[in-house]
Amino acid sequence: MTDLFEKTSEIFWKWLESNGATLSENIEIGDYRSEGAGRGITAKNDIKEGEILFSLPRSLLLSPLTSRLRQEPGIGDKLDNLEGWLPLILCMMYESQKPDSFWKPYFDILPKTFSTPMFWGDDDIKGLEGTDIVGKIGKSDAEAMFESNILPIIKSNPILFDENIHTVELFHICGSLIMAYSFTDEVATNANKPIKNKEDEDEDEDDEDEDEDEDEEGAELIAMVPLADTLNHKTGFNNARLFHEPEFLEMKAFKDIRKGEQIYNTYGDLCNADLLRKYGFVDEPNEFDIVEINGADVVSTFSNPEENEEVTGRKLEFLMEEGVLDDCFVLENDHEIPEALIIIAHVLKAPVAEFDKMEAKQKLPKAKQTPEIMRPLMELFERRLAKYPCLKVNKT
Ligand SMILES: C[S@@+](CC[C@H](N)C(=O)[O-])C[C@H]1O[C@@H](n2cnc3c(N)ncnc32)[C@H](O)[C@@H]1O
Repeated sequence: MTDLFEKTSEIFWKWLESNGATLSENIEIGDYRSEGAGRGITAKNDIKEGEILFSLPRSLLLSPLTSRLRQEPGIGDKLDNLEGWLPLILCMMYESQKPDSFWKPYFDILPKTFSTPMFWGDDDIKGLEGTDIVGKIGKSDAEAMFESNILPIIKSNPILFDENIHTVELFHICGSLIMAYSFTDEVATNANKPIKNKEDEDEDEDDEDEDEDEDEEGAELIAMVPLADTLNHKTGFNNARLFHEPEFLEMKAFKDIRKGEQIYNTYGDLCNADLLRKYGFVDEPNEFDIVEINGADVVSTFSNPEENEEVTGRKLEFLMEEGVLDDCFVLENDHEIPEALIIIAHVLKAPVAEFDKMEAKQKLPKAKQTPEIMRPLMELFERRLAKYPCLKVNKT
């Protein structure tokens, strides 16, 4: 007997086919619920490197450009005035509750509940103490955006929206779907390049050069991409990638894939804290796992409280100008100590006369690991480790 899970998958598959998608006979939707991973895409037969797994016309994408909400009188301008994810969230709130939405078969396979910390209770959140997740969940900021930007549109359009249906809870569901499922579609030019998933874009946010490039290349659009978002992620097992052409998007295998194997997209080179916060799962092992060390903790560990404040201020300015001081330092899985940490320690611990010379020559000291630096650094790492209440620090 087919259950609802299979039935909705079948209807979704037919919807894709009848709306212009080309789906390889070598793939199918797989049931990975027993692994806690919902649906995924499975190789039905052996697949060769370079093989096209599916192609999707742009009309299947759900975005503020394609949503039928845009065609409603007076709404286009409102969508254009919203920023970031908000236009897509509003479109998804509208489409997901519309019984005759074009994307209904798609919404029927999307989850309505999530295992991301955004939906955890306070007790469970306490279990995350020590990780870098807690400060990044952003639930109250999201709710403030709902109140100030979305709710007024909902209230002023009672024909399109119902305050009892289009609630802050639905807003969180749609935001979470965008977080875990959406893609950044570079609509303008960029044919033949892999579509960046949203993760890569987040990481690029600080990169001014890239921002300039993006301006030159045309606008990026955050969009829901049915089927492309059915692929799961497993660190180190990525075997397929989404490419965009001007008229369609294409998922291609970039490795041989054996019959029965799962086909994985990559959500980015993400540490477990980011996987959990954005996608609600972690990978073990995860070669991209990191620990973040707070920059302020580094400064307080190595600065001399008896030193003249003006000198300490000059040292910090020098370190910033030389580009070594940061808000946070990352310890990666190779357990290498970032050279910047050692350099900062040398500068902050340097006697004034020595620092004056560094400053005059604008030359940073070498990242030499001396006992005077390594001892307090190890203590700093132990204090960082102690922030995880579930771990005991081994002092041997
Ligand atoms: C882009 S969707 C992939 C399709 C999803 N499995 C579904 O059934 O709708 C991303 C979500 O899939 C799940 N997921 C992806 N990879 C996973 C993995 N390796 N382990 C557990 N869950 C995974 C997570 O819930 C994640 O938020």
